Amino acid sequence: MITGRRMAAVDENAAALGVSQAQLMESSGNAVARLVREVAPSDATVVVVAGRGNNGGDGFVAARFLEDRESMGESTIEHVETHLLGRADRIGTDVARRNWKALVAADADVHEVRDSTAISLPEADVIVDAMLGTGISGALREPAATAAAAIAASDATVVSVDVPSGFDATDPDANANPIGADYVVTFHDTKPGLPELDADCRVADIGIPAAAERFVGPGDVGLAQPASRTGRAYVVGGGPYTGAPALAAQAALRAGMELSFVAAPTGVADEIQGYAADLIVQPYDGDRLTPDHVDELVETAERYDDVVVLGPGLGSADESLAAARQFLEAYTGPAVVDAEALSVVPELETEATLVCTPNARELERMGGPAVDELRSGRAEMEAVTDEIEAFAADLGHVVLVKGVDDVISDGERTRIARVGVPGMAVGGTGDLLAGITAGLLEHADPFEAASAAAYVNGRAGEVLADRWGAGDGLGITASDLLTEIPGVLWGESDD
Ligand SMILES: NC(=O)C1=CN([C@@H]2O[C@H](COP(=O)(O)OP(=O)(O)OC[C@H]3O[C@@H](n4cnc5c(N)ncnc54)[C@H](O)[C@@H]3O)[C@@H](O)[C@H]2O)[C@H](O)CC1
Ligand SMILES: [K+]
Repeated sequence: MITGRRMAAVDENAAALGVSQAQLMESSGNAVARLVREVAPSDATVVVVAGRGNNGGDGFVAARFLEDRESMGESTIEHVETHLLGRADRIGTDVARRNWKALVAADADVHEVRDSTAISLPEADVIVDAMLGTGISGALREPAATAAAAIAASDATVVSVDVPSGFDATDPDANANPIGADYVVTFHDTKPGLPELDADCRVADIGIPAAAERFVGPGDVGLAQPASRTGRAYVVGGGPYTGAPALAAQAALRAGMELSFVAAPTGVADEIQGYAADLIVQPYDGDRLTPDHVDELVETAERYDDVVVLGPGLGSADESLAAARQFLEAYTGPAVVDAEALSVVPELETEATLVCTPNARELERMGGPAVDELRSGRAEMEAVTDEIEAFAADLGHVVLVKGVDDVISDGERTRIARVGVPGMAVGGTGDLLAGITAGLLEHADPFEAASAAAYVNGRAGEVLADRWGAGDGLGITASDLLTEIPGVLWGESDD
């Protein structure tokens, strides 16, 4: 089962892996044509009703496969015609447009429907409904609404492409079958709500590699990408160390947050502020976090709906860890937990939504599996990711394990971020990751935020090493990566 929203992301990941939209569309259209041949009566007339998006593009490909195959001795299709709802010059995607042009060039029977009142369906035995797929937003608008009513009223066998037009594969309240589909050829995996329809639904494999789902890619970034500059990061860290909270707080700004606060002991507040004018440092008494500070910190975080980053540079003094525990027991909002603070998460009673970002050593200290070297392609990787998934399920929080490759799991879904350069093993990159995760957590689901953050962080290293001609990036530092974050986050995905 996959939602329409996630499907679009997987599609984009597939393209990044070298399997183009055009290749997928070819498979989709072919699968539709096969089903039409299977269900069409002898000497059938097939009418393809297509929209201006990629769902329509699948319809054009299907029409091409159904055209004129008598010579192959397999066809019972007498006639195929394609009706495009709208003007050809308004087709919305390049790949759909190319397939339209290919139909025109092949002298296929094609029509542009410019006025919804002009929609009339000729005598059709089979109607291919390629008006709208996963790209729908809201209720059906004209001319699709009139066309849907006409299709529903016809006696023809209706074959819907991907989903019945009008069905919303992301919104469970809108998964109706207004078009009266008899058959649905859905792609890659079934969509929520399809099995409940009174229609024969078939899943067609269109050649999307499993890696497009397993590995985080640009499509996942599109899902988690902030659409506006809002949110406050609240980094509770610093004391024995000062660079870590400053890096995390700056990374949150680079990931779209409007303001970034650091709550830190007075003794180090000026030093942290000195690293970056963009931060707002809020000092508390003493030289490290203690339980005395917790009430006020929680109150601030709750009052301003902050996204908390707990841990960077906090150190491992007993009273700081006790304070971290008390903080998480009282806090009810979203938080990224990193570094020493991770050790308090197991057996914690909390209403907070946590993303835990351990490295291998911290994971083991949390009671998690020994992961040795996280690197996709290693024989052990499958078993290790299963163990991480089981650990996340047990913990009840999202876990992002940092390694050569990162593994992200919420106990049910598990993905691998296979990005980054060896030079990123330098200190501070984990603090960046915590800050990016916080930035994305403001808007996105925690698992999706953590997955995308791991990818963005690693990609930032790749982009920088590449631009500098620095090979494996052995000389880059975490500070260098900060300015690469926006380009990766907003510049490399389709959305
Ligand atoms: N990986 C895959 O599953 C593949 C899917 N393919 C097909 O592509 C569609 C999704 O295509 P997309 O271009 O994103 O969107 P649609 O064609 O579904 O719709 C866009 C189109 O519709 C207009 N529109 C949006 N909402 C409405 C509305 N409420 N009423 C009327 N019109 C609306 C919008 O303006 C656009 O013009 C997927 O379903 C598959 O069929 C690929 O071909 C193969 C890979
Ligand atoms: K459709």
